[in-house]
Amino acid sequence: MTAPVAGRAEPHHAPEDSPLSPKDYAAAASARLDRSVWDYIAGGSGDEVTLREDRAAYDRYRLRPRALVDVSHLELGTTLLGRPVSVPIGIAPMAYHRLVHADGEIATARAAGAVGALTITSTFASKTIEETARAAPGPLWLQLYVMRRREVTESLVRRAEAAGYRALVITVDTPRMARRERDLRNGFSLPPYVRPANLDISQRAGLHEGRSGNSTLAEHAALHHDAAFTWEDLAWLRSLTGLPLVLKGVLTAQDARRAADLGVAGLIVSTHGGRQLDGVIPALDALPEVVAAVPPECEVLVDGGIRRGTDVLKALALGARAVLVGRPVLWGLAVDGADGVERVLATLRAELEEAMALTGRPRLDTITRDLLHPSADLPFHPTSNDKEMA
Ligand SMILES: Cc1cc2nc3c(=O)[nH]c(=O)nc-3n(C[C@H](O)[C@H](O)[C@H](O)COP(=O)(O)O)c2cc1C
Ligand SMILES: CC(C)CC(=O)C(=O)O
Repeated sequence: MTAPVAGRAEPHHAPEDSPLSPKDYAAAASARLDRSVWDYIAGGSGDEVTLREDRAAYDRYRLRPRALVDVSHLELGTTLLGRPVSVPIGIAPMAYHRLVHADGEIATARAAGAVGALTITSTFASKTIEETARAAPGPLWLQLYVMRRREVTESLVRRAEAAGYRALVITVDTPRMARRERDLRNGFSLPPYVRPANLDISQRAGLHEGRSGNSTLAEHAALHHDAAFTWEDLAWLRSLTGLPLVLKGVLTAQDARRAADLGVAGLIVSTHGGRQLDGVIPALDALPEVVAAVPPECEVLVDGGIRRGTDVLKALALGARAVLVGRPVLWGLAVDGADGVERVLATLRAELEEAMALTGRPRLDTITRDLLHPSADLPFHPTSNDKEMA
């Protein structure tokens, strides 16, 4: 275990000795973190309906294993936008990793590199684009919130290009930050040792002064995010860079088709982990219609609620090229720095291998939709839904 970061609360009780699953890491992290930091990470918006349903969507599918298949060799490697990765599991962009560990994004990226997984770094990273790139052998993409001051976004793009990032991920579900009542109740704001390392001083304005009774992060987003950014403005981003663009937060066939028509290279089907519009369709349920709407060269990823190797398998069976994992990464980081993140990712990989072996699917291209049986309480059959929406 690593030493706690400054300002972190003493554990309420001893963490479990050797966490095994992401769930164990959640318990150990919750024992170590300040309540307000835990709530910022764990929480969702509104009544947290989408937060719960993103997870529950996975439990509505049962698996149909095939027997007597040679599963003595399993292949988990694939490519993402033309770059090899060892696993179809990557790290979702999340703000401020230093909230839970002093090494922040450097530890996270290093752990992903050790597993051969993709890392997506947030605009609101608490370590710089450059230092994170130096730590990470694996592929890196940069997530962008488009800022009102376009020159700030442009400078992030230039820095990402120079540091060797391979794609830009534009988050499209956050023209403003949704109300998160846990943060409001806790009066959550960033502790002084956590800063958006990639923004200049003027872009940090508002981060530490709550005025309207909203969380300071939401106030900051209201001040700086460009809520007027539209499809037309994507052309501007396109013209800035040769890096492929990926849109994160697409949940409908209509938006997916429009993005593909504009030459977007990839989509991340996501509810932002239930942190933006509460009550939206769970990401897993939106996945089939998005996959059906775009040509095969547009790569579709999904995130939200993935906690087990069997969840990864289900997402791949519904057409995802890879999945992203959010909160479990921060739980691992909180408990044991880079080692904790590496173990969380390695556990998900081991569970995926086990699931592939036990369902008779030795390669990623053998993970197909016939692997899934919707359980009785599934509200609709996704196969018929995506035909309707496509
Ligand atoms: C603490 C936290 C911070 C996040 N920050 C960002 C962010 O800066 N940019 C972004 O696009 N998504 C952000 N997200 C959303 C994640 O990228 C991802 O969509 C979500 O966490 C996936 O769900 P999961 O946590 O259930 O795996 C954040 C999520 C969490 C939990
Ligand atoms: C600073 C925030 C905009 C980061 C975020 O996307 C989130 O907390 O979900």
